[in-house]
Amino acid sequence: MKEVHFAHGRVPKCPSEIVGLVCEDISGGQENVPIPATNLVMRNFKSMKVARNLKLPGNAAGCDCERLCRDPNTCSHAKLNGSDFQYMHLGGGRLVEAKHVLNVVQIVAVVQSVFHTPKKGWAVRSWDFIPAGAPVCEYIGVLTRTEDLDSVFENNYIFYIDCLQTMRGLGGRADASVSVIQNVDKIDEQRSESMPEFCIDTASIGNVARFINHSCEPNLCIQCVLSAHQDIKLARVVLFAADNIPPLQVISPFYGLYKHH
Ligand SMILES: C[S@@+](CC[C@H](N)C(=O)[O-])C[C@H]1O[C@@H](n2cnc3c(N)ncnc32)[C@H](O)[C@@H]1O
Repeated sequence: MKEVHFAHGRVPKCPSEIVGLVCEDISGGQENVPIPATNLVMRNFKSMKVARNLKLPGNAAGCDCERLCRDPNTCSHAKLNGSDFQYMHLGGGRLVEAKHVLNVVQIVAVVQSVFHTPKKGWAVRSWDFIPAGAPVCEYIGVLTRTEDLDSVFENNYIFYIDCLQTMRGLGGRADASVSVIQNVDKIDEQRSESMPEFCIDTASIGNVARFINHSCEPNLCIQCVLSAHQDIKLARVVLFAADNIPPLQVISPFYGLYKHH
């Protein structure tokens, strides 16, 4: 799918024009369905971009497991998860292999379709069945300092990185007692009530995740993921199926607490 450059004000009929996704026209031939973003030069980005003034921590050492990580007592990745491979206690229990947790490249390939809704703008659904516990997509955008966000421009495409919040289950996570990261207790409780230091801005760069709407009855949960480094303030954010999701059901997480003004 080619990359499309937009002139300001030009409104594409379908976001697949810009993100290279399957798009269903269920608008009944409605013309000029607005794409609520500013000037976009956009394609379906596969990896996170990092704001110019931000430097990611150095690479974390890998574990010593051969091929698959199997033993939570010896695997250094699992030790970071409190000597447990991450487990979703849903749908009868589904083990998410440590490799999935730490290496988000292995997200299941489902056909995600972007479609326009009468009241919520664009939304996303899958043509395929998604089993509970499956990683669905990573939230891709520009990793940015929250304080660097433009306070004038109303941006509906910000995801604040708050691992504490997602761990506590506000993101729809079933078992908030699983301590994903060993040193989580060291983090000041207060901090989770203030604005997170970093966020993912998908206003100008993003993937399918930017079209996913909020729901108070989520079927996705938000999971912070560490792979190249171990700084949870800069964790990657992956959406997992919180339940078995039948084909064509809208996929949505509970967004979380923060609103950018
Ligand atoms: C990240 S965008 C999601 C995609 C968006 N619907 C679009 O058309 O591009 C977030 C914005 O979508 C809208 N939105 C998300 N969830 C919604 C919901 N449950 N009801 C109404 N609007 C919603 C709000 O405008 C929100 O600021």
